[in-house]
Order: sequence, then C-alpha cells, then structure tokens
Amino acid sequence: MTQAADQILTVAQMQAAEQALIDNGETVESLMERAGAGAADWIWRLAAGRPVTILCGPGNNGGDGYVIARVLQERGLSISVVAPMEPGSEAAKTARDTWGGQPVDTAHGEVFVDCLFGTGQSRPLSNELVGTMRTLAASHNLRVAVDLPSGVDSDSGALLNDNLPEYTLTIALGAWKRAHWLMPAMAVMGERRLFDIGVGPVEDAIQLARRPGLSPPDADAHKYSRGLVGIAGGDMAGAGILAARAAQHGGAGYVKLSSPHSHPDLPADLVHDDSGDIASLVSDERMGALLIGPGLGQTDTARRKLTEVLKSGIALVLDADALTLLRPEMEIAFPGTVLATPHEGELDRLCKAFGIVAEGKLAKAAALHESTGMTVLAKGPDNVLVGNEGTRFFPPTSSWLSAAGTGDVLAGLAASRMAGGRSAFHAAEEAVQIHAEAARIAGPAFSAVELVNAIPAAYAQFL
Ligand SMILES: NC(=O)C1=CN([C@@H]2O[C@H](COP(=O)(O)OP(=O)(O)OC[C@H]3O[C@@H](n4cnc5c(N)ncnc54)[C@H](O)[C@@H]3O)[C@@H](O)[C@H]2O)[C@@H](O)CC1
Ligand SMILES: Nc1ncnc2c1ncn2[C@@H]1O[C@H](COP(=O)(O)OP(=O)(O)O)[C@@H](O)[C@H]1O
Ligand SMILES: [K+]
Repeated sequence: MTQAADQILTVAQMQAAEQALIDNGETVESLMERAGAGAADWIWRLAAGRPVTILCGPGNNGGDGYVIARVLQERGLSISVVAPMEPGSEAAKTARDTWGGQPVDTAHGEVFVDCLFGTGQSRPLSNELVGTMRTLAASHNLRVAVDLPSGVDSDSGALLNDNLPEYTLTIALGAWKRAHWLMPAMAVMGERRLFDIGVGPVEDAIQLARRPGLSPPDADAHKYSRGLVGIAGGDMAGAGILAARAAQHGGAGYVKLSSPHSHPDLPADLVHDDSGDIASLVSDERMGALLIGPGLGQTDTARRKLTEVLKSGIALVLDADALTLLRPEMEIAFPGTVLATPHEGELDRLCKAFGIVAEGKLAKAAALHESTGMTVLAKGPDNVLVGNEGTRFFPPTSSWLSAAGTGDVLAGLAASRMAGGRSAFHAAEEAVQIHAEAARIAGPAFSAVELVNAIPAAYAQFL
C-alpha cells in the first residue's frame, strides 16, 4: 500500500500532486506559505537566536525563502536575504512583496539557507551563481537546503556542478524526491527531514523502506520451522563461512554450508557438508532458501553448481561469483523467488550479459528485474531494491561498510530472512536494515567478522 509519508516522487509526480491540491482549493501561495512556515520552524530551532542568511532564487524555491525570511524576522531573528535574481513566478513575487525587506549583496551569519533552486533546477548553475553559493556556504557554520540543495538534479540525484556545499540539514517539502536517497546527491544533504504540506498518496510512487518488525521464534518453534538455509560454497571457504555466520544470526534455525574445502575457522555450531555435493543440498526438502555466490569461484564446477541450483525451484539468493556466471540461457525455475544482490560492478556485468542498456542504478536494476523476473537489490552507499512488490530506497548506511566481506554478510542475512518465510523482496528490505544497524553498532573500522558479531544486537533493535 502506498504511504504518503514514505513516498518518493519524481518532479512530474510532485507537480501533479501539487496540482491535485490546487484543484481541491489550495493555491500556490497557500502551499508556499505552509511549506515556508514549516521550513522556518526547523531553521528557527537550528539557529537558536543566531543570524540567518537566505539565498533566494527566481522560482518558487526562492518564494519559500521569502516566506522563511518573513516568518523568522517576525520571531525576532536577524535575517539577511541575498537575491542574485529577481523573482519570476507570481507566487515568489507575492512572497517577496509580503516580506517587504531589501536584499543585500552578501552577508555573514551562523545559518545559511539555500533557497536558490529546488525541483525546478534544469541545468548547471552559472559560475557566478555557484560562486555566490560557495562563498555564503563557507562563511556560515550551519547550512540548510530547502527542498533540495541547489545544483542537484531531483530525479537522478546527479550533481550538476562540481564542489557544491555540504549541508547540515535538508528539509524536503511535501514529499521526498529521488535525489534525497540517491548518490551522489544523498551524500551532501546532511540530516533529512520531511515537512508535510498535505500531498496525498501517489500511485506507483517509490517508497522508502519500512523499518523491519521482527519477532522472536514462536513458542513451539523448532530449528526447521525457523528455516533451513543452505550455502553452496566453492573454492574460497572464508566467504561462505561469513555468509553462513550471518545466516545463523539472521533468524534461521539451521544453516548448512556445503563446501569441499575445510577451513581452520569453521565454527563448531555450523553444519558443514564437505562433500560439496550440490545434488544432496538441493534435494533436501526442508531447504527454505539457498545462497550461492560468495566464495563459489568461476570454474566449470561453479557454473555447473549454479545451473543446478537455479533449476531447483528453491528460494535463492544470488551474489558475487554467481552474478558473474549468470547468463540469459540458464533456466531459472521460479525467478519470482530469486534475489540478486549485485554491487555496482556486478550490476554492470549483469546488464551487459542480459543486453540491457540503461543509465543509472535505478534504471539498470529495474531493467534487470523486468528482463529476468528476479528481485534485484543494487547495493552500495545507496541501496535500490526492485521487485514485483515495487521499488524501495533506503536511508544511508555506514560508509564503514566499504570493507571486504560485508556483502557476504548481507547475502547470508537475506537468505536467512527468506528461509524464515519472507519473500525475496521483503527479505532484502529487512536484510539491508539489519546489516546497516549492525554496522552502526559495530562502530568505526570494523571487519566483516565484527559486523557479523553485531547482528544479534542489531536484531534486538527491531524486536
Ligand atoms: N509548486 C508548488 O505548489 C509549490 C512549490 N514549492 C517550492 O517550489 C519549488 C519548485 O519551484 P519551481 O518549479 O519554480 O522551481 P525552482 O524554484 O527550483 O526554480 C525554477 C526556476 O529557475 C530557473 N532555473 C532552473 N535552473 C536554473 C539555472 N541553473 N540557472 C538559472 N535559472 C535556472 C527555471 O527556468 C525556473 O524559472 C520546490 O522545490 C519547492 O521549494 C513549495 O513552495 C510548495 C508549493
Ligand atoms: N560507501 C559505502 N557506504 C555504505 N555502504 C557501503 C559502502 N560501500 C559498500 N557498502 C555496502 O557494503 C556491502 C559491500 O558488498 P560487496 O561489494 O558485495 O562486498 P564483498 O563482496 O567484499 O562482500 C554492501 O552491502 C554495500 O551496500
Ligand atoms: K534549495
């Protein structure tokens, strides 16, 4: 179901949603007044009595800036407005006239408020404008972007100029935009807050991932009812062990690692099938989900294992080497129960293998889902999940996750959630957030093993 508070809109969807409000009796002016007053509340808290400088552009984002100037001035704050361009829209002109002050050429204060451009940003900023913005940003300790940082493309999250300022806070107006959750724009926004102006649910909108609601095992649970996860390992035992460890902590009751290689760190509580025989793994009728890829290798044996696993009809997580080996001619019994978890390089390789030409992470993941039927989690600093249930974006996670082996941990978690009965889509939605929470708990500079060890505490956060 579409939830208005979590929806993420394109510029066209936002404009249609605003038009719907106007058709119901609002005006651009009344919406601007509400949006500006809402943003002013946040800036008021941040400023705590200190002076505020507002950079106003020619469109309605600039109009919001004049409303903010008026509201904060009425509350007694010292406000300077810098306006390198005259208001162009009627609503912005009205907002400036109602403010009634005189813009200045430059100012030094504590809080810089960027109301230069919002969703209407259609091209890179001129050198002069970007220079003004950089100078103002550099001379204020706190920086607030209203709706979006200027210089950001709302639909793609691309940065249209180099060296844009970084913000303390970004206040989304009316609804989230894609750029709030996509790299590289996401990285400059600081904290994100949404101010509601009454926009209703938009059909087919991308949603922000829901916080997982986990529960302890049922009172009469046994290891198989909690889920049996199989890990089809291969040449490098370490990656399989990491994934298996994560699966053990991810809710499943039983984890079986099939790998022909032993390893000195093989935990005593992990069931290890050292025959590496894939047929016995896929013929186990209790198998809830299988993970294949971490440590699999790319040999003929690895390809044969992957082919068999794909045909098995068991719910699958495909990661790492399995994604490199996957080809369109391989038969997938039930693509709807398969989750693929590519990082950027694997996503590009998959697109090439499947003849997909698309620009950007979202378009690539959507095309891959469309072409294969698999649920696709495109990983990285921004996570994009596309499946039959729709599309999800995620809050930013810890950049300390950029360490070898953390992807194996995520794949193990996802397999564990699937073995416990979640769909590929919901398993991925939960796994990303348990993984992110474990990273937060593990703190800085953790290794993949330390990340795994933090999973139980992360799990507890969602019980
Ligand atoms: N439409 C509405 O009902 C509401 C809109 N609101 C605000 O309005 C914003 C969107 O307003 P607009 O559509 O007017 O768009 P913007 O205020 O983002 O600016 C668009 C204007 O800037 C020009 N422009 C774009 N890129 C430029 C560049 N690089 N250099 C110079 N000029 C450039 C465009 O030609 C256009 O005139 C939202 O982000 C939000 O802040 C809010 O006030 C809430 C209500
Ligand atoms: N800069 C970053 N910020 C946040 N998360 C990141 C970042 N870089 C990588 N990650 C996450 O870390 C994991 C890395 O996975 P992957 O690239 O498959 O690594 P590996 O194969 O070594 O396990 C993914 O979950 C990814 O989303
Ligand atoms: K802005």
